[in-house]
Amino acid sequence: MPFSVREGINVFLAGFIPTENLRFREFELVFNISDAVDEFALLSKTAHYNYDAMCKTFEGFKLRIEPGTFSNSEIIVMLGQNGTGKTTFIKMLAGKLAPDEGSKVPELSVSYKPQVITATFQGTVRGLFHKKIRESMNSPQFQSDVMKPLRIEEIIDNEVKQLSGGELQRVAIAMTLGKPADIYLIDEPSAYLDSEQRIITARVLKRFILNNKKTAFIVEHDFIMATYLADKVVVYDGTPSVDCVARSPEGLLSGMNRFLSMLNITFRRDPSNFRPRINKLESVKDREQKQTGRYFTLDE
Ligand SMILES: Nc1ncnc2c1ncn2[C@@H]1O[C@H](COP(=O)(O)OP(=O)(O)OP(=O)(O)O)[C@@H](O)[C@H]1O
Repeated sequence: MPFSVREGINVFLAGFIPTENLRFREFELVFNISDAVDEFALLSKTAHYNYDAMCKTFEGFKLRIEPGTFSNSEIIVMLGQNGTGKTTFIKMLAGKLAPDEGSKVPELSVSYKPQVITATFQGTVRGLFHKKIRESMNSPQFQSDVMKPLRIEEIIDNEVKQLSGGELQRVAIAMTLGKPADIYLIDEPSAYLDSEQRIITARVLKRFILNNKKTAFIVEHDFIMATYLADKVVVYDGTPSVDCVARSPEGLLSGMNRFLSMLNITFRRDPSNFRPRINKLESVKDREQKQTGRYFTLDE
């Protein structure tokens, strides 16, 4: 039977329909942020990197990047509206786009998953992995941390060219993580994935980066996934498609507050599963939170 929107979403996340006493998933999907953070990883930020201010000018569009620092065991999420230059910045870090003269991209060993994935490989997923990430395929840790949760086994003998959008995305993510690098640049990992796969993928990315003491820059439009993943955020502001600035990486709370205040949106957390929920514009909570500058909260 239909539920109200709030109830329906919570029932879906709980994996259990109380009115029918029916469980349809063995585990609950929760958004408890602290759950994801491995305390040991927090103690092991040993590598520190920085980049200088950079600029990129296209005909009709200018992106200015403020200088920034980041370290290992850290995920930096790019937050900005369409056309603010998130992909442009990622491509510059990946060495695929040169900055304007006078600015310099740091030399980093990177593995890059583009936003748009094209399947050109002739053969099966197994063949592709064998060719590109053979060593990771032989690692039990990689198998249990990445391949198993992404359910690659189910599609390993399928032709790459015939994969669905979501299957191709899972293969691309596994391939990107399977390539040894210090910095992982991942453009829109949640595109084409259903909500359950998104949560699983977010967990895979978080665990991989923390356990292997790597760094990731991730472009993500799914707000729940972005808040789950981010240790830091880079906020983009300015006029989309014309003139934008990528701010220096900052903490999740202050970055989310800055981003949401630009959009005039406040969030609260659902008490049953910590799901971030948008407050109705001008509601009591919305007005209260705006008055105190709390557009986003980590409280659980
Ligand atoms: N090669 C290019 N030549 C000219 N303009 C470009 C080029 N690549 C990107 N742009 C322009 O730069 C701007 C920023 O594009 P970019 O793809 O970085 O945005 P984005 O923030 O990743 O957007 P989205 O959220 O829609 O993916 C856009 O206005 C785009 O048209």
